Parts: sequence; structure tokens; C-alpha cells
Amino acid sequence: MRRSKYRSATRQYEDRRPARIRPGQPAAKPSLGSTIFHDTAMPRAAGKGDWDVTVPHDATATDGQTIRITATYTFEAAHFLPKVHDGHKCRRLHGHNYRVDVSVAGGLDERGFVLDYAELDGIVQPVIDELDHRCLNDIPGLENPTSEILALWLRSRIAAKAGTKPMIRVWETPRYLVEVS
Ligand SMILES: Nc1nc2c(c(=O)[nH]1)N=C([C@H](O)[C@H](O)COP(=O)(O)OP(=O)(O)OP(=O)(O)O)CN2
Repeated sequence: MRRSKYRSATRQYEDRRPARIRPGQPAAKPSLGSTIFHDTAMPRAAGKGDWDVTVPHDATATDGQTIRITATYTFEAAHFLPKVHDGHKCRRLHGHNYRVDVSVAGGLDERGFVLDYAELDGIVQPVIDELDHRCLNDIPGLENPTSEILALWLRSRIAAKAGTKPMIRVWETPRYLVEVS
């Protein structure tokens, strides 16, 4: 019973799926009070009917709100910092399990998305793959791969592909974070 409901809801969703939207494309403007989501696959609260999510006001965030989505990526890489002093431990080759958070802000499109997470992944993951299991110093632009320079490098690569400037956070370790916006 639950499975057939799910299939039916999936078909409904696919029928209503909008055309692909590029990042930075102007947001559509839903009318005030419009219902943006209705999914019969969602569980129902007893006696309360289907769950409708009703937009309480203009969903395009033109009233000063900032809506930002963030996706997190990880990769492992080696590096050394050639510009620190001779005795600094980070001058020696060593490795990190990096975490990168990529955030994009904007108005909502007709789907109610700033950008589909999957579209963001399609832009960012190939850039992350260029870094994974590499010595960062070998990559053009990362000859001195501090977290700060890595964050700037990532921002410029992702901005070129996305058409919008993301906020980047690079975690070299769970305690050390660089943020560029
Ligand atoms: N502002 C910055 N300072 C430092 C950077 C940097 O990119 N920007 N990088 C380093 C080194 O890469 C270093 O490896 C950082 O990690 P580390 O000090 O090793 O931190 P750990 O958590 O790994 O420390 P342990 O106590 O050795 O486990 C240094 N500074």
C-alpha cells in the first residue's frame, strides 16, 4: 500500500518537474499565499489530511531575507607549506582529510529552490575530484596551498562554472576553518 502511494506521488512529481534552471537565473515569482508543495507520499497526521506547505508571503526573498543553501564535500590530499620557516612542521609533506562547505545564496525559483542540491553537486564535485588524493602543491595555483589560498582557488573555480560567487569554507582539520565570501 505504502509503495504504490509512493510510486503514484513520484509520477506526479515527475509530471510537474520544471525545466532545468541555470544558477543565477532570475527567480520566478509565485503569487502570495500560493501552495508550493503537496506530496501524497508524505505521512499524514491522523485526521488532518494531506500536508500542504503554504507560502506565508512572497517566496522570492525580495524583502531583505537571505536564503543560502550549503553542501559539504570531503577529500583527502597531501601538501606542504613552502613559505613557512624551516622548523615549522607544516613545511614537511603531510596530509589532511579536508572538508569543504559550499554555499550559494539567492532568490527562489519556481521549484522553491535557490538551486537544486544535485545541480550544485554537478558543479562542485568535479572540482573536488581534481584535488582528491593529490599533492596539492602540484596543482597550478596551489603551489603554496594554505587553507586560505585553497579557499580562494575553490571559490574562483566554482564561480566560473556556476555563474555566481559562492561562499567557501575549508576545514583543514576539525578545529581549523577558513571562510571566504
Ligand atoms: N592560517 C593558516 N595557518 C596554518 C595553515 C593554514 O593553511 N592557514 N596550515 C597549517 C598546516 O597545514 C598544518 O598542518 C595545520 O594542521 P596542524 O597544525 O597539523 O593541526 P593538527 O590538528 O593536525 O595538529 P596536531 O596537533 O598535530 O594533530 C598550519 N597553520
